[in-house]
Amino acid sequence: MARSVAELRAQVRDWRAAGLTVALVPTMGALHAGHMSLVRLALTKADRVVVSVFVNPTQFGPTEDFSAYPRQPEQDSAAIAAAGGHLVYLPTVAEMYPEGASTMVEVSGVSAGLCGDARPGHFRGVATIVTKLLLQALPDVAVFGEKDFQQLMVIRRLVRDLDIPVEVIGAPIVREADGLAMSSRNAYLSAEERPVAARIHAILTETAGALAGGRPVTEACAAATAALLDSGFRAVDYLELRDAETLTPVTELTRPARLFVAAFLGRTRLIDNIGVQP
Ligand SMILES: Nc1ncnc2c1ncn2[C@@H]1O[C@H](COP(=O)(O)OP(=O)(O)OP(=O)(O)O)[C@@H](O)[C@H]1O
Ligand SMILES: CC(C)(CO)[C@@H](O)C(=O)[O-]
Ligand code: BAL
Repeated sequence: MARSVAELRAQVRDWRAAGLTVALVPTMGALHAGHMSLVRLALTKADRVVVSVFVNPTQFGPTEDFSAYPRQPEQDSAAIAAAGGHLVYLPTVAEMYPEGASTMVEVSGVSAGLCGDARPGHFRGVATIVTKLLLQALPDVAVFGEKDFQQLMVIRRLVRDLDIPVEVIGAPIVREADGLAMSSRNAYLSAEERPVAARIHAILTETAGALAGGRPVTEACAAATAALLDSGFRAVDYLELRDAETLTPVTELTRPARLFVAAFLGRTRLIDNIGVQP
C-alpha cells in the first residue's frame, strides 16, 4: 500500500526500471463489482495495476454526502488484492491538498449541463484530482467507467488539452441482475427503495427504443421523466439526450446519442445513461 506521493512514485519507478507498464484505476472506494471490472480491464492493458482510493472533498458540494460517503479501506484493499491489483494508493486529504494548495483544473464545454449544472463545482474537483493522480502515478493507461460518462468525457478532454501522456480507457457499465447500475451510493437505498431504483434502467431502455423508433426527443424525455416520478422517484435532476461524442444537446436523432439521467430516490441521487442509435 502507498499512502504518500513519494511511496507511489518509488513503486512506479521500480516497475519502470524493470520494464513494466502501469495502469491506474481511480476510485473513491466502497468497491463493488463495477470497480472490479475496471481492475480486470486494466490488468489486460498493463503489467501492473494501481488502484487509488480517495474520497475527494473538492468534488462534493457543501450540502452533499462527503462525510457520509462509505469508507472501508481494509475491505477495499483486500478486494483489490483478490482481483489481482498490485498496489492500493490510499492518500490522505493533507497529502492531496497540502496547506496552501490553490490550483484547480477547469474543463469547459463537456463539463457544462447534466451533472455540471446539477452539481456546481463538481467537475472542477474531479478534473483537479484526476490531473493530480495522473501526474503522481504517470501511468501508461487509466481506466474509468461509462456509468460516469460525462466524467469520462471531461477526463478525455483534460488529458488531451494538458498533453498528459496517458491512454484513457472507458469501461462498460456493470449492472445488478435487475438492471440497476452498480454504485457505491446504492448502499444508501432502503429495502423498499431498492426495487424502485431498477426502474431507471428499464425506463432508459424503453425510451432509447422509442427514440430509435422515431418518437420526438422532447416528448420521449418528458414521458420518461413522468414515468420516473410515477415510479416513486422524488425528483429528476435531468433526463436529456446528448450527442455521444460532444455531449451537446440533441433535439433530433440524426447521429449516435446518449440518454442521461440523474434522479433522487429519497435522499439517494442515482445516475445512469444509455446509448441511442438513430
Ligand atoms: N457500475 C459501474 N460500472 C462501470 N464502472 C463503474 C460502475 N460504478 C462505478 N464505476 C466507475 O468506477 C470508478 C470509480 O467510481 P466511484 O468510486 O465513484 O464509484 P461509484 O460506485 O460510481 O460511486 P458513486 O456512488 O460515488 O457514484 C469511476 O470511473 C466510475 O465510473
Ligand atoms: C474519478 C474519481 C475517482 C475522482 O475522484 C471519482 O470521481 C470517481 O470515483 O468516479
Ligand atoms: N462517481 C462519481 C463521483 C461522485 O459522484 O462524486
